[in-house]
Amino acid sequence: MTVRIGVIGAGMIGQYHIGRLTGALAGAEVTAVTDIDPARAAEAAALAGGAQVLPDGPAVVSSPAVDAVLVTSWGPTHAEHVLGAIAAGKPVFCEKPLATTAEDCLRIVEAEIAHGSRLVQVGFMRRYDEGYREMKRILDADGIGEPLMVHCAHRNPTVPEAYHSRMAAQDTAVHEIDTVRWLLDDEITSVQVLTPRATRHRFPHLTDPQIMLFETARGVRVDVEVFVNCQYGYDIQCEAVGERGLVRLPDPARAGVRTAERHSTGVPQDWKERFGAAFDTEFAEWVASVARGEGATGPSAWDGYAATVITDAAVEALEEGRTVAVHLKDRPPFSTPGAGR
Ligand SMILES: NC(=O)c1ccc[n+]([C@@H]2O[C@H](COP(=O)([O-])OP(=O)(O)OC[C@H]3O[C@@H](n4cnc5c(N)ncnc54)[C@H](O)[C@@H]3O)[C@@H](O)[C@H]2O)c1
Ligand SMILES: O[C@H]1[C@H](O)[C@@H](O)[C@H](O)[C@@H](O)[C@H]1O
Repeated sequence: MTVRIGVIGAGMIGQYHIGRLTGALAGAEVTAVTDIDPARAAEAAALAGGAQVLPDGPAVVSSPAVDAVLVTSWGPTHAEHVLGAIAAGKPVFCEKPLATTAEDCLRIVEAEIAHGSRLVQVGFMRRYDEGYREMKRILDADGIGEPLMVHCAHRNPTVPEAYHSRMAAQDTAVHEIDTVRWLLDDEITSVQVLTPRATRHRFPHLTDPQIMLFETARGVRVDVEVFVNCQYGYDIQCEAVGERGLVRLPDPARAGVRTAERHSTGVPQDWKERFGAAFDTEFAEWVASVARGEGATGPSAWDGYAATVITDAAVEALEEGRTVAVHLKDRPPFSTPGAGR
């Protein structure tokens, strides 16, 4: 079966995903697109090899030529499109964030429960990265004993002026928040944010770097350095330390160069380069689950809700300069855990 996909939001990542759904990936076809910017919609339709351009999100969701929906519009619009897809009983892949408020995330969780089976998947692509998956297998197999600490770094070379201090949690550390919950199969219960001396290579309104300190229900301590103007590259580090050893995320494989008395390897320069293969796997698995009639098997609406509540707590911790407790509702029974658990 070829899964016919309708895309809402044909900007940067929308077109990036249309490229993989139309090109390398078997079993999928992009049949409809919409964007509030007609030029982008037309561009994306051409990229998809002649998809239909529809006037808006509801038209995509209700189109008889669409089996499943991909939401890649701006974050604040995600909830309405995801809720629309659930109401139509169609599987929906939503780029992070699931929604920008905890209330909207809960409305989605509840709508999916009322539907009776999983339809929603959230785009936390790191769960599909081979290095993180290897870490997860080792942790699940008790390879390092009980985890005690996790050290993470999330570095971007630079960010545009529009990037503001809250985005360090909402846009950037949100990946570590999801990954750590998944890796440890544990829940984050509090967060504190420290602000070291600021880099001179930033726009003045931005607090950069930030160090986020999380605690989990089982008492694991997680530190995340978010440094989005590090200059030298896109660098993602993660190391879990347990009672008997540690497991560390491998750097992407790169040729080592030895010359002029130096040994060097390249550093990726952006997230597309670093996580391109993870995105491919993420979409291959999503399309396969939709084709099997399973709706979704990856990061769930509940994971999207948890991530939003925790990023809100991190923003509060930054702005109020104190440790903030994370209060999640009780987890509903059917929203099964995400990929690899
Ligand atoms: N997983 C990741 O690592 C990752 C990376 C980048 C972006 N994202 C997420 O993807 C989403 C899109 O980001 P982007 O960088 O592509 O942004 P973008 O601004 O390049 O594209 C968003 C597009 O959505 C369109 N749009 C906005 N509201 C719409 C609506 N209601 N209906 C139809 N079209 C609408 C805009 O016109 C724009 O073309 C964001 O939520 C972002 O957080 C995820
Ligand atoms: O939206 C992007 C994306 O999610 C990247 O993976 C992250 O490294 C950036 O900090 C963020 O701005």
